Amino acid sequence: KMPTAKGAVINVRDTEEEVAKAVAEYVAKLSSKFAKERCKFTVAVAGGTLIHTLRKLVEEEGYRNSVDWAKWEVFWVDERLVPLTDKESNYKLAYDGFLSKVPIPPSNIHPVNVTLPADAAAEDYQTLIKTLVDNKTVDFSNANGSPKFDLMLLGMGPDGHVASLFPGHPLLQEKQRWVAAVKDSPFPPKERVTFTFPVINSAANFAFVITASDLPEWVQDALAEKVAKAVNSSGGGGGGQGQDLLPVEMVKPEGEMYWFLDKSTASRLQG
Ligand SMILES: O=C1O[C@H](COP(=O)(O)O)[C@@H](O)[C@H](O)[C@H]1O
Repeated sequence: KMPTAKGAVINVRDTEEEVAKAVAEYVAKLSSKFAKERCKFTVAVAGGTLIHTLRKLVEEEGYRNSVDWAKWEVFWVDERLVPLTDKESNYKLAYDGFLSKVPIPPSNIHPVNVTLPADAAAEDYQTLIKTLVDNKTVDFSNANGSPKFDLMLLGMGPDGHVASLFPGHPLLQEKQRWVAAVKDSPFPPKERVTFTFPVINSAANFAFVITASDLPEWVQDALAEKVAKAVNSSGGGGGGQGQDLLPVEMVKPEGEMYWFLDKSTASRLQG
């Protein structure tokens, strides 16, 4: 484990399998801490490769039986505006790979209402989160009044995008809204709903999970280049200073930040 310039911790494992084990251990520890302290564990997840890497939590009996799943409240950092049954849906990915295999009460699982048009879906999700902040299910940041999720788990695209916040997009500068619609995603599907930086950067615990060993060389190189930029960046985060920063460089959570990387990514960082 190495600390970075931003005070984050880089956790490197030899293989994707080992990363998956390390992530499971990290999530289980936080689950137990927050279940004790808050009687809740609010987790916001992205889609993508991250979900496959979460599999050890449900595959290994030790975790499946010991984690207090009833305390979990699950949210999406971003969602694609497709039916929840569509293979492009981040909800479906998480449900099939993870949520359907553990006893989280269905009422604690909070998908985006994808039957609404994009702007209305974003507003609806923000209203839901506001209700859950008001009833203390979701904590809030004293610094800016944004919701403060106990844990956020994200991946990163090879262009440096995080959640559905893409390089150069005006939403990178959003300061007021917690949830916003994206109608021009450079990757399909075009329409999405995403948390904004005020929420992402209020997380109590934040982890990037990036495993690239099975991906083409150029993707591995692109991912490593963006990770290096982000871990070496000494600031400019805080949700939007600096017009030319990549989204991944703008992640600067209030709480602890971890990078879980496999060796194929980490070995490229030194070069
Ligand atoms: O489009 C998206 O991409 C990112 C990154 O995905 P990955 O497969 O490259 O890890 C993902 O975090 C986000 O949730 C998703 O909507």
